[in-house]
Parts: sequence; structure tokens; C-alpha cells
Amino acid sequence: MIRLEDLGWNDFYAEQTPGELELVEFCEDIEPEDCFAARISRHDGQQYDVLTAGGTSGTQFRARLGGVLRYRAGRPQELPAVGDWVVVRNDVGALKTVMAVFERQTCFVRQAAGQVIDEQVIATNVDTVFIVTSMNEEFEPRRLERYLVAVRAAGASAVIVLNKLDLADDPDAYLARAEAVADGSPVVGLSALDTSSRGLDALGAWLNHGDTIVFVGSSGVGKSTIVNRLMGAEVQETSGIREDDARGRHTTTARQLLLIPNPENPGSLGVLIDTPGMREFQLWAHEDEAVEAFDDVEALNVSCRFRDCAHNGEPGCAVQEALDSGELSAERLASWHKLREELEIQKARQAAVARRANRSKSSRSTRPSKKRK
Ligand SMILES: Nc1nc2c(ncn2[C@@H]2O[C@H](COP(=O)(O)OP(=O)(O)OP(=O)(O)O)[C@@H](O)[C@H]2O)c(=O)[nH]1
Ligand SMILES: [Zn+2]
Repeated sequence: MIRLEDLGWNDFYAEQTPGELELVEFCEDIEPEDCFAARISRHDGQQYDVLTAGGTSGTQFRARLGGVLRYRAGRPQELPAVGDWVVVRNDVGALKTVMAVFERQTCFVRQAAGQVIDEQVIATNVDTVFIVTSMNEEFEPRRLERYLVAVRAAGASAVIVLNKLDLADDPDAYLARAEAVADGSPVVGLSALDTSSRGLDALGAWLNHGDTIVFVGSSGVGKSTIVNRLMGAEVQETSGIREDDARGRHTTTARQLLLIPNPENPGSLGVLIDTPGMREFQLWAHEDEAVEAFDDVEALNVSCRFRDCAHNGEPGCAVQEALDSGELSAERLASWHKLREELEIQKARQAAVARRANRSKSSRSTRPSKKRK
């Protein structure tokens, strides 16, 4: 029988009375006994799947957003996301109502590049992020550093997983290079294809009961293979299998929050979050995103006479020429300037977060941990 604690519930949430709930009780005359706590396991369009206690893998309901919550959320970031603990009203019928969101312990946001920069919440209340890379050409310490910064910014801890150990002539060299940038985060080498105990068991050390984990990393490094092996079943979409049926509808409604057994201790369960957003986490290299979103402006950029042209009236400016010819609109150029500016701010903010994380690391390790036994 699954309990809330198995799904990641702990004192941090138990001690909260979400503010919205007080308001809801007040204006909608709700009794707390009409509500239950649940975790958002999936979000699609206007509706959510929520997971709560009961059964062998939790009890799942469909739910919609309550009106008060919808109108009270000032910013989209305040709306529930996968991983959130929420208060659900036990409405009669299949569709329940999400009344309030518990304060988040950790939060992954993505800066969505576009006309306006906005933060998008990808997943919340994640304890440990397994940053997966492989012992081959894909290995890139700079990328690891970027992941580590983002994991710290989210408030989670990182474990670096060097997969495909079977392919490496000198695994220790990879481990050493990863450790050089790991900044104290554990580094573990393994082969997801290795069926002996030297394989995935190594991950068990960071899969405490009730912990919420995610796997991130570039395409092809072996995330699905690792997850499938841990689950002991093919739960992930494997590449090549289409989700759409002939009518173009999704035939699989894969859950984005799964209970995952610990390979070292089968009685112990972790909670795995696997949203498409977390999968594309590598796009957090904001610089790359900007270049992609504004590839037309960036292409002109390289044609300017001066390499460091700011496109503000410099002679020989290809951007100015494109403006004059009508090839580029003034609005688009203004958005590009704005984006560049915000990227600078973002970079400075990330650096500050990284510095702060470094400084507080020693104090963090001595603080009593919140829910370990
Ligand atoms: N040699 C070797 N191959 C592996 C290992 N782990 C995974 N692979 C192979 O690498 C390929 C990609 O693995 P996936 O698990 O699909 O990679 P992924 O990270 O989930 O990729 P995306 O779903 O695109 O994000 C598959 O052919 C796996 O069989 C390993 O430890 N050693
Ligand atoms: Zn220019």
C-alpha cells in the first residue's frame, strides 16, 4: 500500500498551510476533510493527473485547476507543475479540483527564449539530478559544468553518471576529468548494459526512499536504458517507436512521475520524474537558445565590418543594411537587443547562484538532513 511518504511527502509539506487554501476555505466554504494531498504526475493542456496514496503504485485521478488558484496565480510559474504537492478537492465524479499548491522545496525553471523572456517551470521538488554523460566523444566537461550550475540554481543535488564504461579504454581518465569539474558532486562510472552487479547498483546509494530523482543529459547517453533497467521493464519510449496512431492521437499516455525501485534495496522506492522538458534540459545553454531563436540576426551579425559590431549605427553594419532594405524589421532587432541584454543579466545571475552555492556548501553538509532516516 503506497503512502504519501512513498511519493515524497515529508515534514516540509506537512507543516504548511498553503495560503490559497485558507482563502478557498473562506470563500468556497470548503472543509479540510473534503480535500486530500496529492502530487502532480502529469500536465497536459488544461488538466492534470494527480497521484495520491493507495494501491500498489498510488492512486491516480484527473484534476482541473480550481478557479481561485487560477485567478490568484499572478505568474504562470505559480501554477502547478509536475512534481508539485497540491491540495485536491475530492469532487464527486472522475474529475477532481486542484485547490492550492504547497511551497516548493526545489524548482527547475527554463528561460524560454522568444519575444519576451519568460520562466517556465519544468519540474519541482526534485532531490537528486543524475547528470548522465558517456565515456566517449560525447563527454564534454564544459557541458557538465552548465548542468551543475542549473542543478544548483534549482536547489537540488547532482550526481554525475558516466555511462558506457564498457566502451572506454581508460575509464579512470574520464572519471578524473569529471571529478575535476564536479565541484564536490559524486561521480559514478557504470555501464547500463552490464548485467552484473557492477552496473546500476552504484546508483542505489543516491536513491533514498521517497527521494525524487531525474535523469538529464544529451540524447543517446543512455538515460532510457538506465531507467528501463531500474524499472525492470520497458517504461520509456524507445527511439523509433511512434506515439501517434493513424488518427494522429497519442496512444500512450506515459506517466511523467513513476515509482522506481532501488537496485540495492528492492523494498525501497524513489520517485522518478521524466517530463519532456527535463529531457530537453540541455537547451538551458541560454546562449545557444538565443542563437537558435534569432538565427537570422545572428547570420547578419557575422557580415558586419567590425567583429564586435553592436548594430547601433556603426559603419559597414550588415544589420543596419538589412533594416534599410526591409529584410529585417526594427521590432525583431529590438527583441534581439533585449534578449542579448537579458542573457547578460541571466549569466551574471547564474554566476552569483554558483558562487552562493559554493559558499554555502560547507554549511549545508553539516545541517541535519530533512528526512533521511
Ligand atoms: N555500449 C553501451 N551502450 C549503451 C549503454 N547504455 C546505453 N547504450 C546504448 O546507447 C543507445 C542510446 O541509449 P538511450 O537509453 O536510448 O539514450 P537516451 O539518453 O535515453 O537518449 P534520448 O532518449 O534520445 O534522450 C542505445 O543504443 C543503448 O543501447 C552502455 O552502458 N554501453
Ligand atoms: Zn552590425
